Amino acid sequence: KIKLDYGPLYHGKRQDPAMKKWRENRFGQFIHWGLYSIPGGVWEGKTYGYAAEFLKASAGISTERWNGLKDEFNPTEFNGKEWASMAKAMGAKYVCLTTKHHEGFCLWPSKYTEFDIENTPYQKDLMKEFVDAYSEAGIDVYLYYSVLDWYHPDWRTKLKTMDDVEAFERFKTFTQNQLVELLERYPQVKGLWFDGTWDQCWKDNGKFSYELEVLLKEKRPGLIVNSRLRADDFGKRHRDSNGDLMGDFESGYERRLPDPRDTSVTKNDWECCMTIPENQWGYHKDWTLTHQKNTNELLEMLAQCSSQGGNFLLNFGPNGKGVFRAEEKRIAREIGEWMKTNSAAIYGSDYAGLKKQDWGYFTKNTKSGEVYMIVFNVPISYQLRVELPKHQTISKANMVGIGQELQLEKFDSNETFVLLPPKSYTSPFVIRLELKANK
Ligand SMILES: C[C@@H]1N[C@@H](C#Cc2ccccc2)[C@H](O)[C@@H]1O
Repeated sequence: KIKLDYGPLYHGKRQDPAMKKWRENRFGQFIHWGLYSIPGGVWEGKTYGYAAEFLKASAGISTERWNGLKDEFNPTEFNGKEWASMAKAMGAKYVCLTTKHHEGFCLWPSKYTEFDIENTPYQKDLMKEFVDAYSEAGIDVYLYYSVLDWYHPDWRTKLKTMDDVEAFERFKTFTQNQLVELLERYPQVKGLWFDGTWDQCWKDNGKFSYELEVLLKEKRPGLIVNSRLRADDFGKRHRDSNGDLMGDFESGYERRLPDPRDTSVTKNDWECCMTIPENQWGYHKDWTLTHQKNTNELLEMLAQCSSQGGNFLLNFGPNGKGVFRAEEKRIAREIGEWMKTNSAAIYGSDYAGLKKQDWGYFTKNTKSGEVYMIVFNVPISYQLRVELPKHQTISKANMVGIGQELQLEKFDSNETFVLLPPKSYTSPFVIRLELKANK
């Protein structure tokens, strides 16, 4: 092992109540909301297909013109309670909102910059309404914070000169001040979701990122931070120079999932963050430009994450007025409908330790020990293969919801077919297995 002064604060999975709740949540709502939500990927009549939150770069907009958008930010239709109730109905157990994305605009009134909500026509502390509404709805609140800050004069991607080093020292102080400010202003917040830490400037500051994690966790015992916050002594990110995870959960799965048969991911807590279009985090006016994932696709991603001991953070991008688009509202409703019947296979679930089969995913409820089959692909044979350890056998299999008991056909030493009634299956369904020790 390489000796490190600035590696992980601990090894393995945290087992404190805050982290156990993070793990039980399994399903969260990501929200990207900022000045980029106003133009929505369209600038001077031209539509840009790249991610809408990068429109400044894709359309070559001057910093002055872009920053002028703050004088248009007036989300008069924002209603925190309505947002929270949509998330609740969808079945989200946590939410993560962009407090500041790469553009540097802050959705909260910050003492450390004038590029914030206070200096817009809206003026009010939108973040407080948001945090209060979601917390009151019983949804845990996490805050996304981009270290990368295009607005701040002391931001540097690389530290090439002494001036750069001095500027970045000021930037580090600014960053620390803003993060402490967020924790002090919004005491309900459970964790911080860092982004924009891929540049050399941050890789050169592993010590600072380590000390920042220590400081923030001292300030807020139980605080949860993602792996993107950290760099180690040698600039390695997410995982240190020994391959050990830094932060409390691995957050490199952005718009992608691990191989469903990869059991190595179960060794740490991890989360996949996902867009509904191919690559739009902020609101984009035209969703017809690329594939839009449908509800069954998204449910399968949620099921896969749970089956491999990970969380699924699904992104929504409200427009500049604070309104979600119709497609997002429909998908939230449809996911919520499915969760009403099947959430026992998701909430509090983890890797079941069974061999992945083609028909779908196994999950295991960590409290009850119940094992679930989440079925997406019904085979032509209507036989769902289950391979169990030799000491176990299935005593019962029931369709969740309708409760129907399913026939079992045990064969070989440790394989069983769960037999489905031969009919058409048009949406994913869940089977609850009762296992018993083999005589
Ligand atoms: C969680 C996601 N990370 C952000 C990004 C990015 C990105 C995309 C391409 C190259 C470098 C960085 C997206 O804007 C969104 O916030």
